[in-house]
Amino acid sequence: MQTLFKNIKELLQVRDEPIDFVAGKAMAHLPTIKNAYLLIENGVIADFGTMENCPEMEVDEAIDATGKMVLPAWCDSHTHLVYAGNRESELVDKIRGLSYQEIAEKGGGILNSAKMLQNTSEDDLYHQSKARLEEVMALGTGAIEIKSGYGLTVEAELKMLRVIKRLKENHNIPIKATFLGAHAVPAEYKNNKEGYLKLIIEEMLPKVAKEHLADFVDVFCEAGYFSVEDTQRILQAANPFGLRAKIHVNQFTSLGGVKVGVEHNALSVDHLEEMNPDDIAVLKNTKTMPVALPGCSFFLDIPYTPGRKMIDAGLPLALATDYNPGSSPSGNMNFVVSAACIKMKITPEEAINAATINGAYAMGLQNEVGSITVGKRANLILTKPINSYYFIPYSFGEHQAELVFIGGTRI
Ligand SMILES: N=CN[C@@H](CCC(=O)O)C(=O)O
Ligand SMILES: [Zn+2]
Repeated sequence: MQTLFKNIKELLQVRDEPIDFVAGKAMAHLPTIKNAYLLIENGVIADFGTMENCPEMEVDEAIDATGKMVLPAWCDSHTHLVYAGNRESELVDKIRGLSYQEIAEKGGGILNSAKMLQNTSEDDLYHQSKARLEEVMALGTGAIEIKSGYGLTVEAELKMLRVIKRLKENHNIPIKATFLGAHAVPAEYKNNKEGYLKLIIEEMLPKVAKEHLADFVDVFCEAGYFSVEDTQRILQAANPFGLRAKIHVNQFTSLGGVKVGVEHNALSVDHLEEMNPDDIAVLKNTKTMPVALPGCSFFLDIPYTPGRKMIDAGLPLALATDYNPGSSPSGNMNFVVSAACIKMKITPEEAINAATINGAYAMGLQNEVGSITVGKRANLILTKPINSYYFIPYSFGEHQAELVFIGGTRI
């Protein structure tokens, strides 16, 4: 099967050679080709270039992209989209001034989602999650990470991870699964966190690994949740199972979790709303990707990750949605890209790099997606007619995807 896009106004994020990620000043450069063609063969990018060099060939499908742009589909490296029900009742509490922590203390929060999920069948959970996944794919997401962490019992954590596995089996989009047993201490362990840590380390992790249900391990390293020491223990315990870390750190407090992540060669450290100079310094010249989640800052009305400062300090940055029922009930990467530009003061070029190639790296998928490179999956957005790619972040609350292609097939 061959598809040829012709007369593309601008083909974005063109990388002749595969790269891992872009950092610092390089983030300001978004390589593009104007008046371009792009050839897809059997779901993979086969060729691209300027229209002058467009091959004359018979193809199964030719798409005239006059006035439109093509870019890699968004790479959303941090979501919790497998969850049961919603928590819209917390919205009014939030509007009335209750903080995330206060809502959790009065019976809302992660433990509330865990209760709902424990009482939801695997099948029902699958169907709720499938609908969310398909919705974000239609908005342009072409690779995604999904966490467990609303189970908090051995069985319910496994249920979540099996749902993620089933989503993978039934969708052609790359999905990475992350085990987040250490998302909150369940009520039964309120006075026995040590007991819950043991459950995670001695029961959950070996079972998750035995069933090959996770690619990564995560911990919510935060005051009132899991300490830096707890995080260290869990990352160490996950290491022999080959589960690399992607951790929640510095959402409300800078506790030292960034350093622990870097010391454990975490693939990413995520949130980072509260960053002190040491947190920035420790990330320099490492293989750990900092991930900002502007949807969470918007929804909880908390500070935005200091993305501008981090890029100016030479760091890379990835953007993700954090799609979850408590702190970011939206999986819309288009909004995330806009919010990052407006609130974090990063440029459209930086934001698009952060939401494509750097997001791919934050899932270990940089060789498969995230750029227009021969051999990568044809997971693409064809925009509506637009004047410049600035229109993508500019038109916040909208999306510019006319068509989305996953593995070369329009969805
Ligand atoms: N902060 C921890 N976990 C999620 C929120 C979970 C929830 O509130 O349900 C997050 O990344 O923001
Ligand atoms: Zn999260």
